[in-house]
Amino acid sequence: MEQTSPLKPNRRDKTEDKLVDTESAHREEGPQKKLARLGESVEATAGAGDADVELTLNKAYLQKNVTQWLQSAWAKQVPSTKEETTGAQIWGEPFQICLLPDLLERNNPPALVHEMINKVHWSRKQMDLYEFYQSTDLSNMLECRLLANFLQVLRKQVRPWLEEITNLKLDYVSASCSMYSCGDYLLVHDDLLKDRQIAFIYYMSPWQGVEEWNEEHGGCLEIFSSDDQCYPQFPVQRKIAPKNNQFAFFKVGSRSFHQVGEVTTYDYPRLTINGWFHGATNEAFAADSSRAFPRLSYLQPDINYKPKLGLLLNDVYLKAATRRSIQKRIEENSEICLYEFFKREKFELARAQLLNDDSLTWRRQGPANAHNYELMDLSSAKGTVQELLQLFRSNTMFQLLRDFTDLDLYGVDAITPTCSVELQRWSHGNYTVLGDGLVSDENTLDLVYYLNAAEGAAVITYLSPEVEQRAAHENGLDPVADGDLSIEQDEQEEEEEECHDDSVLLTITPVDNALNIVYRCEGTTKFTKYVSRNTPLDKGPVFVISCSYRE
Ligand SMILES: O=C(O)CCC(=O)C(=O)O
Ligand SMILES: [Fe+2]
Repeated sequence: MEQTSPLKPNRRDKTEDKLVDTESAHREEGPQKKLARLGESVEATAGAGDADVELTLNKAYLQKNVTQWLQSAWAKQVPSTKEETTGAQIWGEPFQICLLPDLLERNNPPALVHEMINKVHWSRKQMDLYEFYQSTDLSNMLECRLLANFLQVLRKQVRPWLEEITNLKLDYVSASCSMYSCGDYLLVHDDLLKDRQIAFIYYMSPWQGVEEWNEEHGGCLEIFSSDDQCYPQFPVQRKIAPKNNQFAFFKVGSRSFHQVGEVTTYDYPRLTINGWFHGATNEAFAADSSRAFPRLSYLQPDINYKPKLGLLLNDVYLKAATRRSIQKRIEENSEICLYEFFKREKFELARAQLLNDDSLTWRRQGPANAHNYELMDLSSAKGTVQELLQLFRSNTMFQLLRDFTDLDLYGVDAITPTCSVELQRWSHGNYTVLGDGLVSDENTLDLVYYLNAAEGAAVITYLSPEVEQRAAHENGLDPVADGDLSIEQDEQEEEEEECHDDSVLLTITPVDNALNIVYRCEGTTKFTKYVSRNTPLDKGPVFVISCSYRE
């Protein structure tokens, strides 16, 4: 097939628009409206509206013996230890993290939250890795007196104090406010970026009776352990629930994998001030950039299995005229969706089997920073499910796809045609993120076939190559650095928005018994969006047969 242009954006839907239009959609209404009620409740708290509230560090932390205790405990790297006067805690596993309850003097959080609700301009952050609201860097918030004050506390008091405790040289701090509403999350990442040395999070939840969050609220900081190659592993090792006025910090490194679990309460937003203390360029940073995700394995076509297409496919797709028009359409658009691809009864049998047959075996697919969904062990397949999977691997399928696309997948010109076939099971909390494993290093023909489809679950987005550039400053979600650097960052952010704008090539919307065919050029990447608990899955999980073919 003569085709050099990458996919064209020809099917735009709601999800895609949301992804592209990260800022504008939320600017008008913003979360402020919803928050007004909560704003009033904190205003009523003593001192919240008070013009002369001054933020101060809890004096207990500045006592010499407490600082020394923390310093020696941090150096020892013991599994767990607690300082009795302040309640400060250090966990050693799976990586060192320190929790400091009551960081500021008593009445500070309500006043801060009041300012966050009433004055901060929030922009919606939406990508493969996250969905939440973020502010600009605190150094750009001159109109927010208390947040500016908080930044001064971080710069003047916390920074030198953390230098003493951690024995690291910390040159400057960057910080912004984050707000997660119901359904928001931040998936597994390590925070590794250039000169970040210490990551910190300051939690605010000044709501009466909900100062500390529980399981039902979601939104925990979740910590992962990692294997010998520094890939984060399921299950989550430790959960740290948001707690009012608590400060958490950890050293950024090649094993500092963490995430923010999805917020599941509609009642309160998850509010934090978070960021990094920066110093020397992190040694692990260079190593990290060469750490690739595992790749799919490709197999040769199965020449022994000879399925009868007439028994499986909708008759319309067997006709020569249909094949010709499919080929024309793929040449023009690089993609097509073939509705009612299999005979309805075959589809129904396969779906029922996938939902009810307990003898099919599934395993979770990691590493956690790349993907989280279940894969069927193909050797456990039987009946109609097996029939469909064998079809996708068969030489007959390669021939059909040659007819659909004119690619050299079959016949004398097909030198080394190969394919990979997966059967995936998608439930709440599942995702894939952008990364090496899903960037094609050659032109590829992708097939995506849904069973038990549900709106908004297992939605696949294809992006053009330039989006990969985001990795440098995005993994970081770097809102900005300190002082002068903030101007440069603003420019960067604008570029990013522009880049997102034309980087979405295609969004595949799940439809039962529809076969999506996508021809993607080298460098094109894709991800399957996180399935939030707000997505109804009443009929059970969504199944996806995902295949890739190469000439
Ligand atoms: O809010 C948290 O608990 C963690 C936030 C985080 O990991 C980040 O923003 O990089
Ligand atoms: Fe982080």
